Amino acid sequence: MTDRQTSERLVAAKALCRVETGGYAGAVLDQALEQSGLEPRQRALATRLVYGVTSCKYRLDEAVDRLCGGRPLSVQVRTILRLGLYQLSFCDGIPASAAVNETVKLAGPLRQIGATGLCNAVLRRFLREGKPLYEGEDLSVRYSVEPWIAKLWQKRYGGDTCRALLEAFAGEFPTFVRVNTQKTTAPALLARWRAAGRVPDLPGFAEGLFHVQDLSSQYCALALGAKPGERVIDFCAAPGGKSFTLAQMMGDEGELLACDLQGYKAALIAEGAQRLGLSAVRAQVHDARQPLPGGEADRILCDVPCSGLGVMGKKPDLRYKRRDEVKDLPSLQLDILKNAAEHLRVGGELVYSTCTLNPAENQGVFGKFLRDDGRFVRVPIEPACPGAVKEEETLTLFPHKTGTDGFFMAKCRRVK
Ligand SMILES: C[S@@+](CC[C@H](N)C(=O)[O-])C[C@H]1O[C@@H](n2cnc3c(N)ncnc32)[C@H](O)[C@@H]1O
Repeated sequence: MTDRQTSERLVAAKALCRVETGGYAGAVLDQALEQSGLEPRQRALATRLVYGVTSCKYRLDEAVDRLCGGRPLSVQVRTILRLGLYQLSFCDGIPASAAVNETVKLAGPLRQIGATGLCNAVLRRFLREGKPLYEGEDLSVRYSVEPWIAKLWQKRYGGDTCRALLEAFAGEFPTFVRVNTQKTTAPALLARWRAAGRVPDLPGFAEGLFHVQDLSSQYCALALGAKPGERVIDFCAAPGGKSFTLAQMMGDEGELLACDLQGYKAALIAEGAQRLGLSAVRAQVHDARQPLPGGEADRILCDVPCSGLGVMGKKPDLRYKRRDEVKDLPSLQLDILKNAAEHLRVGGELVYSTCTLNPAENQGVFGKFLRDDGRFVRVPIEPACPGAVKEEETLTLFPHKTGTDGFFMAKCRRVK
């Protein structure tokens, strides 16, 4: 029992150390779990620990540094302490003694045996003091995000919305799936889901009866209003969720060109389309900044690469995105949007979207595009996701209002 408890923590600890040296929590964890031989319940704890610790890293570190008097710590020791404090603060089902003992034991396999005493003393002191993790006014520490993100939201959305957003991103996000209406119906699929499990294990996944897609993305695909027989181009399509929903809206009739810059990502789209039985989807490797041969489209989706601040609830690494990593995105997004729009027929419609909450990448890019090119006019978005904030016909989805990921969508029609 004890060894098993240690081993799921060890998988989590090793994954967290790898994330510190430049991996994404989700990808690193998936790989670690695959090689681990852990049972489903152990995998669930390892997953909770990796996502949980990553989501509140700055808040945990505030306590780690206070309890250690600011002394320098190796990545491994810091990881052990973060893991211990996380369990003591958030895992009600784990007795404090197990949280401390099993976590301190990680020092051996992580080759930090000399730090066993320190880890033990710090975790026990935290327990003894009974002080909660940081609850002060520094939002970057309190909610574990890069300072520029909290400042941006405070400045652009106001203090109340900023705090509500950060609170929402500290909570749980539900997983939504989109039923493949070409193959089944929601009630029929629900009837097959007696017990929840990992998504690939859910009945109907292999048969292509659904794909995982947040409600925000489902509304985005619906916003484009694709119809059977049309020619639709999705310029930034991988892994393919919106293309799949669009193809279903088209009754799998017509042409849905699903492009992405990366070859392996285009392969993912093709694989998904095959699983879902959507023959209208044609995956293609293409740079959305370049002309695409093959004629004009009735509708175009530009779901551009973005800073992803709206999905930090599901991808906790995005909390630590640096400002310099995102500063050039608006110019890339505008290049993609301008080039994509050249492929739209007169009377055709285009949706521009991001999964971020950053006005420069959202209203900023879309507004500049419309100002620079008089052939396009704004169009209202139907159906609007309930709770979405409307501004000059664009929609911003704030998680605390919509219960979805954070998202932005805007629509225009080519009139000349
Ligand atoms: C937000 S994701 C798209 C998500 C997708 N629409 C979906 O619903 O599954 C953005 C995608 O744009 C791709 N991308 C980045 N730069 C690109 C470019 N210059 N041309 C085409 N695709 C690009 C990325 O590889 C990434 O898959």
